[in-house]
Amino acid sequence: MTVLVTGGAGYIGSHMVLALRDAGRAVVVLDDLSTGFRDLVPDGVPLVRGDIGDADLVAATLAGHGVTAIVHFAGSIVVPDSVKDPLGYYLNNTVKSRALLAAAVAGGVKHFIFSSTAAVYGEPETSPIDETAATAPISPYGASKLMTEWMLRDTAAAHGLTYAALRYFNVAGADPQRRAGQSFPRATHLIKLAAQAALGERPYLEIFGEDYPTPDGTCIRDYVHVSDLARAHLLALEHLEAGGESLVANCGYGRGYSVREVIAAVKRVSGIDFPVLKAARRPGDPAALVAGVTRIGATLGFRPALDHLDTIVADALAWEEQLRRRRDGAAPLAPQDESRIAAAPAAG
Ligand SMILES: NC(=O)c1ccc[n+]([C@@H]2O[C@H](COP(=O)([O-])OP(=O)(O)OC[C@H]3O[C@@H](n4cnc5c(N)ncnc54)[C@H](O)[C@@H]3O)[C@@H](O)[C@H]2O)c1
Ligand SMILES: O=c1ccn([C@@H]2O[C@H](COP(=O)(O)OP(=O)(O)O[C@H]3O[C@H](CO)[C@@H](O)[C@H](O)[C@H]3O)[C@@H](O)[C@H]2O)c(=O)[nH]1
Repeated sequence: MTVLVTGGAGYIGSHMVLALRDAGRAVVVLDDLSTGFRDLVPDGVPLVRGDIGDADLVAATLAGHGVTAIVHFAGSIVVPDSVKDPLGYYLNNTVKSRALLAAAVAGGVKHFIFSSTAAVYGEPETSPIDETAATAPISPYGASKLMTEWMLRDTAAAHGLTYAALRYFNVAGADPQRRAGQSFPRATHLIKLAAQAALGERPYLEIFGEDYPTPDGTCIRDYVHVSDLARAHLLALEHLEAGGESLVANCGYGRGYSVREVIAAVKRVSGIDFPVLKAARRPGDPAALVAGVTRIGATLGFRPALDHLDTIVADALAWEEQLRRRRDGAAPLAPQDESRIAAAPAAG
């Protein structure tokens, strides 16, 4: 009953490893450490360093650890990079997922959970978007993920494994116990960058476009706390293990915030003002992406526990501070004082 977490040394995967460990599950991580970090894998969890496309290594890992389920996070994630290097993205996200899936079938794995993305919807015509909306990705990244969803659907039908393809909206925040967080120095995500600006690690933050058809002209996104997201995966795993049907489900909160609202939250929670500059639109950014969340609630019984923008921002800020302390050799931050989360004013 061991769970293989691919990409378990990365941002979201490391939170899944913590959620599985906290639930008492046996875990093994497969990660090539291309954007992941060995120290995000907790002590006692085996880390196999290697490529998900390496069939022999995957077969040996599945057999050696008695793997019955795979949670597959490993992949390349930067949308503009996928436009510059589509073949690299199709290789890492699609071709290597195919290899992993083939190894899973050969190794008798029963359940497969896959990190999909809101990018499969492209420029949605409705908001919130539910899972029945047309999939029409506008980037190679989104297409590479949608093709993997299709491979999963067809492989599950042919070989009897069950799967969940979870379409994440904007993942942010960090483990409230300060054990993991977004650690990649060249990360491009708004809340991470704003937290760095608040802590003086970048001189300013840019707003990419203020002329969108939204109330304040900036893009709206549905920010989901990474620890809630990990819990949704655990529920998906339990659902499949209990004999539940395969599913495709959005992961978000069903509520969006604009770039300006996010910046205001980071300034409010940190108590620090920082320079904000106007910049041109970033190519490929839809005006609004908000998840329809009926399905994940109804199918998995998922109920968010950390769905306040200020909570997400507070945890992201604390993780940046934690990274700085590690760099400086200072004592780590204490785990989150939960009363502080409860006391944080709701954003908006
Ligand atoms: N971060 C988001 O907002 C977001 C949104 C939607 C979907 N996703 C998806 O979630 C997954 C995890 O994203 P993340 O934000 O944690 O990114 P991340 O870069 O922190 O994690 C990816 C991990 O996979 C590993 N990896 C990459 N290619 C590999 C390979 N070929 N073999 C073995 N290991 C490999 C990396 O070393 C890294 O540890 C990705 O599949 C991504 O597409 C992320
Ligand atoms: O310095 C910055 C960084 C971002 N933004 C804006 O902030 C919003 C959010 O951007 P970002 O945090 O980079 O996330 P997205 O581009 O929305 O993409 C994330 O969310 C998608 C699903 O919604 C996933 O598919 C992607 O993998 C994931 O990176 C967008 O409008 C950006 O233009 C800025 O204005 N300034």
